[in-house]
Amino acid sequence: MTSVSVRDLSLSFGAVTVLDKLNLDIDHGEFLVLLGSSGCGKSTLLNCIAGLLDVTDGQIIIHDRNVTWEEPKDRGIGMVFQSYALYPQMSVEKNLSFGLQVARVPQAEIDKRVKRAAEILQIQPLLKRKPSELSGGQRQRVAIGRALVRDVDVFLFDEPLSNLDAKLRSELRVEIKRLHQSLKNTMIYVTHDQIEALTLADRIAVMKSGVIQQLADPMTIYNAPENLFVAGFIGSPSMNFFRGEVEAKEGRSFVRVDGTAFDVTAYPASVPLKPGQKVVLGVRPEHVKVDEARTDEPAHQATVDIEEPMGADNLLWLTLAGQPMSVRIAGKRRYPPGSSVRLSFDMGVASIFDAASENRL
Ligand SMILES: Nc1ncnc2c1ncn2[C@@H]1O[C@H](COP(=O)(O)OP(=O)(O)OP(=O)(O)O)[C@@H](O)[C@H]1O
Repeated sequence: MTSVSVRDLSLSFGAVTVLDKLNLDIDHGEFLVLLGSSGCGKSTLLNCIAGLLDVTDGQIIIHDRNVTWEEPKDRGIGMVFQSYALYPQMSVEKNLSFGLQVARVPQAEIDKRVKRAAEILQIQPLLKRKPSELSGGQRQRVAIGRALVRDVDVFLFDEPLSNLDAKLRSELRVEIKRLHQSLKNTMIYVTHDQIEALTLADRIAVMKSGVIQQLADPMTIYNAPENLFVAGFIGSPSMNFFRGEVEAKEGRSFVRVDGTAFDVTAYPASVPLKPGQKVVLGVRPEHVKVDEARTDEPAHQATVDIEEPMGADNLLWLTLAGQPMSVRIAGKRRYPPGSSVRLSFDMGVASIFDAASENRL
């Protein structure tokens, strides 16, 4: 069942069109992440759904109700911002209950909801404190609590973890996931952080210049990016790209890059690769094997430029076919700079894009 439906949504600021006939359906109970770099329009889309921005054209439907021109408070949504937006002079308890008091919810019901939200978010000991007496993570918990007490079906999050340090960010990320698993309401979450997107989302909408580039579950986005932009945006370090030309020889297919021919016969292309076609071969760092190729397997000789041991993983930076690339191997396998290695590629899980259209083949 659809919870939120965005239909042909357009929004312009003066002469600048940020969203142009955008369509998006979000299922009931789904955790949808809007992911993209700064300025791609993800906050603008969220603010349109929230009712904080007037749309230029199109419709926002929430639970089968056209709310395009309704006030934010009447849309049945709760919103959590990056900046917390707490009332500094009020206690945590008052911050949680204030909106309900304004909406004339009976006091007994308010007490019940505040108690429940405080329990879920484990902020009971903080209820009497002022926001200035809280850490960033605690403030964001209160901000989430304020959305929670509204008892709404749809939560909107705008980069809620961006102001927190890395450790708190990962802790609160798990809590938001736990919250979604227990409440099962619809969540729409804006971020530019791919780890948040991959770990939290049921589906990710990757945006660029106001256009959704791919809408799919995290593993599909990671393993089968629809175009070069999505492939380069997701993954750290980035997917390795080799620009070259398709060649066919003795029943096998190759991508030739300068003097190097990559055997891509195992690549499961949706349409046959055409000899002479200009393509971009993409291989994730963990899909390259080091010194593991059988003697009959195609392999490439390279020299390690830089080694970045990261504990569980070891990241090697090398040069192949005249360009830098990264390879991720197990942390315990060490290759100091200058080491000579034999690289073999797992082409069954590679990506090949048409160089002109930049779409996946
Ligand atoms: N009030 C405004 N007037 C004019 N242009 C605006 C206004 N608000 C946003 N924009 C422009 O709209 C585009 C999308 O902005 P938006 O805030 O949605 O991006 P974003 O993807 O959320 O980026 P960020 O992560 O930096 O917040 C940007 O190019 C921005 O400059």
